[in-house]
Amino acid sequence: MEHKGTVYFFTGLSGAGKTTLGGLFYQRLKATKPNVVYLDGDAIRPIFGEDSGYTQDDRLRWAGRIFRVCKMLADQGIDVICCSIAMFSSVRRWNRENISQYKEIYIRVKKETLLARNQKGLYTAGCNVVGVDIPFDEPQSSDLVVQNDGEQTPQELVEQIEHILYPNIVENPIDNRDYWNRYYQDQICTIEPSPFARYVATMTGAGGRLVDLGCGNGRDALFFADIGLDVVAIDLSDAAIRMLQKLERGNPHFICGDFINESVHQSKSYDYAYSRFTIHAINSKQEQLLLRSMYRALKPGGKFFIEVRGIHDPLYGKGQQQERNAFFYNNHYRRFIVMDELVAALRKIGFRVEYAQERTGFAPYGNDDPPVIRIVAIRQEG
Ligand SMILES: Nc1ncnc2c1ncn2[C@@H]1O[C@H](COP(=O)(O)OS(=O)(=O)O)[C@@H](OP(=O)(O)O)[C@H]1O
Ligand SMILES: Nc1ncnc2c1ncn2[C@@H]1O[C@H](COP(=O)(O)OP(=O)(O)O)[C@@H](O)[C@H]1O
Repeated sequence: MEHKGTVYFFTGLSGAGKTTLGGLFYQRLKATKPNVVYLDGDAIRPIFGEDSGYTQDDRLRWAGRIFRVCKMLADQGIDVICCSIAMFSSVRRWNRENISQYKEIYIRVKKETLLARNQKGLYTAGCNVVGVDIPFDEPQSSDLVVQNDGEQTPQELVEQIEHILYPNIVENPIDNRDYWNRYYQDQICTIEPSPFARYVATMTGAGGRLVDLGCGNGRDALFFADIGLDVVAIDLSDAAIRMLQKLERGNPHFICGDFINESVHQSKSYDYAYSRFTIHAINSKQEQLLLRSMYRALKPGGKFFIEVRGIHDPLYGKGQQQERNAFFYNNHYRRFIVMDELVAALRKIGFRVEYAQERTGFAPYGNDDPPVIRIVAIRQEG
């Protein structure tokens, strides 16, 4: 089925903060995907001509028009942020019934706040003002209600909105064990190492201890062992690890377990950590835990090598959305990474980022050559 976009409707009275919060939400979403459109009542009305006024009937007619545009865009896979008063229950009902992915965010404010803001003078000198001489149906079943009297900054509120819209981000760690067990049960050792492993080998030399985070069929772990590194290779798939253990090689040391689990790694025990295509298989909370755990497990000066799918990957947006930038597609979870955000997260934890690039040519596979992210980060002293 064709992927449909989501319509995010920021509703609230004039001065509630629709433009402020909706605009910031848009900027953050736009930084992660190209196909996002922002429609603000203020800005879009003049574009459609001056025939829509502000009486109750005018507003109803106008809302019917603008939400049909939203639906049309969403049906073409485009996410739409629409900031408009449109405080009619009939409009909200139409939206729910006709827009398949619809999120309604009600920006609520106290009357005193509106009067204090009153930046357009509507509440003192206006006529046909919703909430003054035009009654409104206050939303009763929005996906979320944001109280915006200025106690919290727009940035804080937008981060809360993102977390509420995408609850899996914190609550449910991703467990792909079944998927990978099925994936690995028939096909194990591809002999060839990945291009990323060969690239990493130019920076390790022989000697030193490397942890392979999510070793899968073991192709890269075996390669690293063959070039003289002492390798610990961890994967959640017992099917894969059982097969690899049958090779009866002392090196790599294959472990079936969750590489996020801090207790699997001893403090300051690795010279290198290697994560190829595994950070996009975990959610953002798990990513945080992993980065912290690698900071702890690497020796000062140790290198963290990461290759991961980014938001410019053509698979982005396919399937059912789970959380920000994450989708279930073909029974498989992928969270596409924003390179600048991962770089910032590494820096915050105490890594120096020596190299970060997102481009094609890093991980060609058959006829596919998606842009992917490569990062080399150095664990700083401390
Ligand atoms: N009575 C009156 N007179 C003149 N201008 C007015 C009036 N009411 C609203 N506005 C302006 O219109 C903006 C709201 O337009 P919307 O399309 O979002 O409103 S509605 O859905 O039709 O109710 C609104 O923008 P916001 O303040 O951002 O809500 C105002 O700029
Ligand atoms: N959380 C906030 N903190 C401080 N000021 C805010 C906040 N949210 C909105 N404002 C201010 O309130 C005013 C109205 O916000 P705006 O986004 O234009 O509302 P709307 O689009 O709903 O009419 C603006 O001057 C804006 O800067």
